[in-house]
Amino acid sequence: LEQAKEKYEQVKFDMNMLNNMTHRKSSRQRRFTFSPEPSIEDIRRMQADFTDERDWNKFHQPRNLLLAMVGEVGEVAELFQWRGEVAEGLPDWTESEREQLAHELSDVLIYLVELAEKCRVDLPQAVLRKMALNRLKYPASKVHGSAKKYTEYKD
Ligand SMILES: Nc1ccn([C@H]2C[C@H](O)[C@@H](COP(=O)(O)OP(=O)(O)OP(=O)(O)O)O2)c(=O)n1
Repeated sequence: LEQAKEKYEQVKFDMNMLNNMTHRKSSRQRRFTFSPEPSIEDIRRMQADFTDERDWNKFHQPRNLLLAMVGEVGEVAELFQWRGEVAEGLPDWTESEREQLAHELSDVLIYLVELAEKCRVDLPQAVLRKMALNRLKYPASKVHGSAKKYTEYKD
């Protein structure tokens, strides 16, 4: 069953890659979007399987996951350190630097998702609720083009 699951994830991944390669336009031609898969729940489950298979749940308490996540955030910061401002799309970065960034951002996400799971936060739904609150706090009509914090608006 484990092998079948792994195979299934691999095939899904390969099909996605193939799809991307077939339909990819140059980044200048289209707006950037993510692939629809894997979902956050897919990521939660894959990391839960990874942790179970290694008997690592005993190390993955919320505080340890938080520290691990912050460590990975530090690794992301290292990639940007001393470069000055970096333009959208990272035009001056090499392929290998981009791949490194993809790895480190993924580490952050993986730990974030597992942290949310172990804290029993349903992350996809929590994000919807939080974004609804953000829209209420920062009505587009009121804050358009301004980056002031909500406490600085005096109506
Ligand atoms: N106890 C652990 C160790 C690792 N991982 C997984 C989640 C992360 O995605 C990745 C982190 O691995 P490392 O701790 O080896 O960190 P890096 O991959 O960043 O390696 P390095 O620190 O050498 O850059 O592996 C995990 O879930 N639990």
